[in-house]
Amino acid sequence: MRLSQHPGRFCHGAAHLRREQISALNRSQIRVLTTSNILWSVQKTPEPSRSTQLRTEATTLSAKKSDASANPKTPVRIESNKKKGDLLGESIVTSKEQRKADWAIMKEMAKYLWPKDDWGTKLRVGTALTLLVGAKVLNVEVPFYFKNIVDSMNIDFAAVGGTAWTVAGSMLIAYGATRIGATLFQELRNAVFASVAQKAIRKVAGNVFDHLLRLDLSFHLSRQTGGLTRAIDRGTKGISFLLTSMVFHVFPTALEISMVCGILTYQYGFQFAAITAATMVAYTAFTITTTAWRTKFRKQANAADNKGATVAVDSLINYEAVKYFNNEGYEVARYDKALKAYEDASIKVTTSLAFLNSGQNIIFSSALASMMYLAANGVATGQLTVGDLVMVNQLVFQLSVPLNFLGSVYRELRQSLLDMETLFNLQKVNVNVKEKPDAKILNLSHGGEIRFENVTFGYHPDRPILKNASFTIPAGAKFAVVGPSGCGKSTILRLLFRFYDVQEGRILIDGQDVRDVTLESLRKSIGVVPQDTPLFNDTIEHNIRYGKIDASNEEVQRAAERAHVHELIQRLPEGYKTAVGERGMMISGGEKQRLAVSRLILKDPPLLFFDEATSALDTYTEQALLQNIKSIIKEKARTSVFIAHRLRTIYDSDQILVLKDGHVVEKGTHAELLEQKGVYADLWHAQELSLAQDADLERNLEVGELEVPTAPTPTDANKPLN
Ligand SMILES: Nc1ncnc2c1ncn2[C@@H]1O[C@H](COP(=O)(O)OP(=O)(O)OP(=O)(O)O)[C@@H](O)[C@H]1O
Ligand SMILES: N[C@@H](CCC(=O)N[C@@H](CS)C(=O)NCC(=O)O)C(=O)O
Repeated sequence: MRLSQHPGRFCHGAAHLRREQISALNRSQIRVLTTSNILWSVQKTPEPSRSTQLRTEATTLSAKKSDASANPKTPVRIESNKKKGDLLGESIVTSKEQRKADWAIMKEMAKYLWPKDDWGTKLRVGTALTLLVGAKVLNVEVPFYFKNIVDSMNIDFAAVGGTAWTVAGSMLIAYGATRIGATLFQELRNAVFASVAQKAIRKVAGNVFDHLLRLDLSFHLSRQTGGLTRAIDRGTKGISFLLTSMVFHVFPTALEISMVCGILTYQYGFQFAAITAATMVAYTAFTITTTAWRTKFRKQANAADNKGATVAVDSLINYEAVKYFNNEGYEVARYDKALKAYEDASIKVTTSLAFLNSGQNIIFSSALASMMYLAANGVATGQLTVGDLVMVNQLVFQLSVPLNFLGSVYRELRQSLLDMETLFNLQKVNVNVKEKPDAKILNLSHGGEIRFENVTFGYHPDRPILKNASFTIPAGAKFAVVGPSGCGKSTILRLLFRFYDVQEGRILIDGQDVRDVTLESLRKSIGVVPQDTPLFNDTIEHNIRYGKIDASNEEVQRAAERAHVHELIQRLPEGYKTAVGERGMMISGGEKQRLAVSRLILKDPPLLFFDEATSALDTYTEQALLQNIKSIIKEKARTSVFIAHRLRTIYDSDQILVLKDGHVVEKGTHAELLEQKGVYADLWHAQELSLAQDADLERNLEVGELEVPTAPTPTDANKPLN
């Protein structure tokens, strides 16, 4: 009765599936997606940024894992499973271990249901439990009134006279009032409990999110963000399901069964209760084993559904490729293969459901019939009335409603526990870069001298990036780091910012080891304009203000002016309120870099890092912005480090460091380095030469001296590609 009115409470599989399919197809933004009704609206994702590419490269394992997790019924286990050697998220854990993990989660949840000093929550839980018991007590009373009504009707109205009202009026009222009371109690319980469940969800999700933000960069680079948010999403839904199914289904049903057994024993003797108890045991055992067996068919159906969706979306995204190679038939066959797998699995789902329902019904109806037989015998021998027969029937029959969903509840509960385990495991991931308990606030009394002493570091132990590197960046100096791509220039910044800790040696700022100071004070002191500017999907104003959350509008505008972006912003139709799009996709690379500089100006930190901060700008804007940056640096005598490929942007630095293969190979001023005729001098001459050639080329094109390459001859075009 109750559950059939709210089947959605336990039957959210379909919604689950759709969400997972969409996440599984992260490459494209799919607006609407189902396999059976194909309503696609696919939008190609623009080129991934450098950091996204890095992320993707570094996550082969986790990508596989999240593909597997695209199947909503497949567990995604973050750390622990890797150790157990599962690549696809299916863990190889014994049932004993699993039970232990499940208990651990239940215990963790109990903390949220009965929080130590939160009397408000305790009161709510207490009230909900009282209402739960009250609703069930009322519910089992209904058959009593029914019995009394039937018994009082068992008179010869023609002989005795009277109406139904005079004979059973009060019982009829009591019957109706009890039913209404049971429903009211039940709904009140739902209302009272809602805030407990929602509070728990908010707390857990908040804690996990906070923890995620504290985790190391290395953790984030090796996980797919989509996978993480999905883990939070599914985990919190799991909490909601676990709490509500426990409070709304498992406990009340268990309570009702015990009450029914008690009443039957008390009223009619042990036999009735024994049959009820034995039936419940058989029914539960049958349901759990059958559900465990048939869950694999649902998994297969979900996997096939995902596969079908992936194939279809891939074909539609690559529509042009399909046409170029006339492969429509091939694509349809691929899609049909997935549909066939879905069809097979779905048939198994339905037939096994029929088996489950039949079995449950046979067990239940046999028990009900046996009890009816006992009661009818009682009536025949005069020990029981017809009302008793009706009461036994109704008492037991009422149990069939919640029991009919036992399998589904069991299946969803298992899934919720797995999802929650993933969520709670996220909270257990350790932070590698930790703050010492006695960490002090970074003191920049010497103007911000940065010293790397014999630093050795590699992202992987077997591939060192910096090898015994030593150098000093004097306080207030304009310092540049140059070197071939991948030699570890940006790594210097990441180590200083303590995204990673060095493996050997130490890094000092004004004589203090970065590992001895608080992370907050360290990171507050360093300002970065990174290679790839991370922008939020919000307005330009919000993105600039991110450098100083409480900055006034004037401050934001002044920062934009100094970063040479104010005029440009003003020309936009919505000015500072213009949205930048996801990852800043709606503005150009150069604009992004200038927003990053504005942000840095607002943050106004003592140590500045520019990691190819102007690489996306044209020469004129770059020069203008660099002039401005230089004046800011000079004004406050800031220590500043420029990482650059274009040597023309840094040749006037106080000191230039040349890195190669993880070693410091040269250092000095531009003039000194040119004199040394080493790596820097080679690089400088090469760049100058290339600039000169470019200038020549432009000039020649202008005067029309160069031949424009001609189109290939037909013979060339007919040559085979290999
Ligand atoms: N998180 C990471 N995990 C593993 N390897 C990494 C990671 N980040 C960078 N690397 C590798 O470390 C090396 C140095 O990287 P870094 O970003 O410091 O180079 P760079 O000198 O700044 O290069 P570029 O001039 O191209 O920006 C590169 O080979 C890079 O592939
Ligand atoms: N009696 C069964 C089925 C109950 C039922 O109908 N469940 C709904 C979901 S709440 C359903 O659609 N089940 C489909 C299925 O289990 O495949 C059980 O105990 O699980």
